[in-house]
Amino acid sequence: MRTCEHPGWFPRTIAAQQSEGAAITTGVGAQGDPTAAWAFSETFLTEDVTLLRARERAAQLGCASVSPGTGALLQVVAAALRARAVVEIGTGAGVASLWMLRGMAPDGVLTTIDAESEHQRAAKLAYAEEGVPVHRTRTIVRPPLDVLPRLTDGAYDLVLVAIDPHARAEYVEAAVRLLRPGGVLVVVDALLGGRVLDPDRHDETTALVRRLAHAVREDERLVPAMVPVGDGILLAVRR
Ligand SMILES: C[S@@+](CC[C@H](N)C(=O)[O-])C[C@H]1O[C@@H](n2cnc3c(N)ncnc32)[C@H](O)[C@@H]1O
Repeated sequence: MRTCEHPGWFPRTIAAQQSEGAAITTGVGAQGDPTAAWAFSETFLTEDVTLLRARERAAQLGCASVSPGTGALLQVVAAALRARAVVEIGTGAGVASLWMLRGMAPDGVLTTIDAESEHQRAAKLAYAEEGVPVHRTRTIVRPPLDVLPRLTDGAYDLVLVAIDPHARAEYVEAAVRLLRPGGVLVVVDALLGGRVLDPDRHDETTALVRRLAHAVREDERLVPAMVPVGDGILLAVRR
């Protein structure tokens, strides 16, 4: 089974998250020493039962999900774009999907790709519990690099890269091709929960993630920013 290792965000139980609610001064499960600002951003919006159930299914599958703060940001980006066409690379159990669907235009379609059929089944359950009409999601159980070349260039408002770091550079290149001008690329886990900032970390994964951040920053087709929410989000607008 593929796992998806966001090192910093640990899914909590529904009860734990609800009882924490908007407790803004406590850590919220991240490794290291999260600041109060970071903690506040993670609890600014409280997840409802549908999201929390999806998050629990992800945990049962051993699959990471975006943090609540990351989800909230994805929802905002989708809403700001009035997104009608979104691609998610790495479906997991559908937590990020739900956040994006909530922000997207009511007739917007999410194309979400994951090689694990068990994860896709969990995500479909989440969409059903949310009451998402079936025509609003296109779930594809294939390796993303088989699927992405078949999607239409310049046709997407938002592309989320939420998959293991090793092939991310290729996914990002595909995303840039798929995005319309003004469309937004989001890469989650872009700071590896803080490892990217640690000058003593020289392992291959950390080096790859650093190189990708560099490449996005230098890419003249993109307007980039790094946002310290969740495990770090690399955001970029397609010029
Ligand atoms: C971090 S999870 C996605 C989480 C989801 N975006 C969310 O926040 O709710 C990463 C997903 O990518 C999938 N995955 C990892 N490596 C993959 C690969 N090489 N090909 C296809 N899917 C892969 C895993 O099966 C897993 O479901």
